[in-house]
Amino acid sequence: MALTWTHKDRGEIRVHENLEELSIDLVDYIAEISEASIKDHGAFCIVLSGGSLISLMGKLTEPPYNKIVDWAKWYVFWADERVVAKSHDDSNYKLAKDNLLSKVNVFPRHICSINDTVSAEEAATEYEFAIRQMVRTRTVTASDNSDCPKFDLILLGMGSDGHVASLFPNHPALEVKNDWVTFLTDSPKPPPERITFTFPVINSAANVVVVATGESKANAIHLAIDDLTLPDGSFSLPARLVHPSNGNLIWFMDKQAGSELDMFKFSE
Ligand SMILES: O=C(O)[C@H](O)[C@@H](O)[C@H](O)[C@H](O)COP(=O)(O)O
Repeated sequence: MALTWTHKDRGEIRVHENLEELSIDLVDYIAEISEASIKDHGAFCIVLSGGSLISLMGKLTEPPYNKIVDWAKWYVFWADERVVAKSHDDSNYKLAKDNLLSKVNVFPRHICSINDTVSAEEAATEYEFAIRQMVRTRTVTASDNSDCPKFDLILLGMGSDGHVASLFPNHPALEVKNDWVTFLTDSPKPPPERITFTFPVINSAANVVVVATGESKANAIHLAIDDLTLPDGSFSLPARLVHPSNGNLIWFMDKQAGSELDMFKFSE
C-alpha cells in the first residue's frame, strides 16, 4: 500500500512499497493526464527524461494501456538530452524509442528530438526554436503567466546529487531565465555535452512528476521535500527548485528513496 500525503508547498508525495506498485501508479497517472489533456485541447504534450524512468513507464506498452491510450494525439519531447548520435547507447531518445515509443503508435512526426548532427549550443537553439513554432501554432499550449510553453506533463528522474533533467548542483544552467533550452559542455555526469530545459519551462508545466527510486536518493529526497534550511542555499539541490507556479507537482518514489522523509519516519 502506498503512503501518500500532500506537503503544504512541495506537492503530493507517494511512497510505494516496491517498484511494481510504483510503476502501476505512474502509468495510471500518465494515462489519466493523457486522457484529460486530449479532452481539454486535443493533444497530449509529454516530456520525458532518461534513466530508470523509462523502464518504470514500460507497462504503457502492455494491455490495457496500449489499447486505451490515444497515442495518435501524443507529442513527445525530452527535458534533457545527451548530445550524442541518436543510435548511441547514451542517447535518451534511443532509450525511449527502444523501450517505449517503438512499441506504441505515436506518430514519428510527433516525436520532437534534438538534431544530433550539430554542436550542443546549436542543438539547444534549434530545439527551442522548434518548440517555439509549436507554441505559435498552438500544438503546445502557451503558459498564461510566463513566456513559456505549458507542457501537459513533464516527467523528471532525480540523481542522488538532486539533479533533475541536466540541471546539476551549483551549475550556471540553474540560473538561466530567458532561454527555454540551454546547453552544457561540462556536465558532471558523463557524457559532458547535453541540452536541458531550464527551470522557467519546467515550472510552467501543467503537471510535473519527479520519480526517485533506491536508497541512494533518500538524502536528496529528504532535502528536496522536508522543510530544511540548506547550508549553502537551494542551488546546491536542483530538485528543490522544481516548483510549478500554476501546476501540480507529484513525487513518486519507492520506500527506499522515501526512507529519510520526516513523514515516512513518523509513520513507521
Ligand atoms: O541524463 C542523465 O544522465 C540521466 O537521464 C539522469 O538525469 C537520470 O534521469 C537521473 O540520474 C536519474 O536516473 P535513475 O532514475 O536511473 O537513477
